[in-house]
Amino acid sequence: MAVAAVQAPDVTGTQNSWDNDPALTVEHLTMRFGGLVAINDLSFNVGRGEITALIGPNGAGKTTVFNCVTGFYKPTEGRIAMRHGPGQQLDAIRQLTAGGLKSQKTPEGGVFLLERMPDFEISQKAKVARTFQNIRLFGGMTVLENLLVAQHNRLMVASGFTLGGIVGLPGFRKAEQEAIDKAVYWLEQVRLIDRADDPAADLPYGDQRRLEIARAMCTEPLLLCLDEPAAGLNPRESSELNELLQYIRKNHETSILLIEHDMGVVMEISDHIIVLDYGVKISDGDANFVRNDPRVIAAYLGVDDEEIEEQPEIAALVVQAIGEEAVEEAGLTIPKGTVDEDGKTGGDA
Ligand SMILES: Nc1ncnc2c1ncn2[C@@H]1O[C@H](COP(=O)(O)OP(=O)(O)OP(=O)(O)O)[C@@H](O)[C@H]1O
Repeated sequence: MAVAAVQAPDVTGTQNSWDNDPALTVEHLTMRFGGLVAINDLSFNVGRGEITALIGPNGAGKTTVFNCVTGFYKPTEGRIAMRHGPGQQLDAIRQLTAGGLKSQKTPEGGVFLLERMPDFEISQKAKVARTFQNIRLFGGMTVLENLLVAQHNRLMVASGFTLGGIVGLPGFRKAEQEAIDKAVYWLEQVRLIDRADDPAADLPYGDQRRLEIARAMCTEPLLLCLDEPAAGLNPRESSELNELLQYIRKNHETSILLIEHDMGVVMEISDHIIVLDYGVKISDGDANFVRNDPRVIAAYLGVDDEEIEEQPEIAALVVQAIGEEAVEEAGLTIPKGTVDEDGKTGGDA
């Protein structure tokens, strides 16, 4: 699929931290599957060191965005720029775009155009890690082994691709000890150190979810993409997840991009929320802005103009939920006389 070039944005001087110092910039992203437009001209930023949530009703296109960012899909159009180091680094991104290149070191760190990179380079070089909606641990391996496997690449390099490992060179032994130390550190953070020697499949569901995050963190990502990490968790497990993500934000250089349906989790921990509906961005701001945005409320109620016209009781629900003024702002047309002052449907509507 052809990937159209896009101009670098000029968003310096905005008041949002995610615009001034983005770890990731998605610009004019479009993904088509045959005639279906799953993502349509989507642009947003993920702030450095922040938790950014991507939300929206089922089928809105959230997982497709993740698949484009992590290299599972090649976008039809658009640019996805990952930055190691602070600031916009616009010159470097312009040079890469113009030169048809994938990545470039910069005095600040480096920039990477993910839409041009294969998935293994996105994880190894651009330092983007992800978890999936359905858990993908190695169930037959122990909890500790799952975290060591995640560090396999670094250990392979340290072993000189096998030989050094077999003869036990000091460099390999040091790298091996560091890998174990890192695994133990993350097992402590996710409170699974007591289960280190148990098969991963034996863990309760919520523990497996946290182990997946620990495994991703063992690769030292600068961007961690989590696809519905709270799915299937009970309230206690959800709260442990919140704590873990907040711990990562506070103590590590990892920016987090999160798809989540659990609005309790999203509103409590997100610095920045982007809302998609039918592949289009309908809202973008902090939790307070998004939760009061009439377009978001309307999207979550799952209504459009046609339904409102055909089913006046839906109109009443929307007006009750967000008020008439907000309905107008959302661009929804409520037929006059459909709703009385109490938000009830009129008999002659
Ligand atoms: N590989 C594919 N081939 C064809 N259509 C696809 C493919 N992947 C996704 N789609 C379609 O793209 C649209 C967006 O799907 P996507 O899974 O990204 O939504 P989502 O917001 O993640 O939904 P959910 O919250 O239910 O997981 C849907 O209409 C889906 O059927």
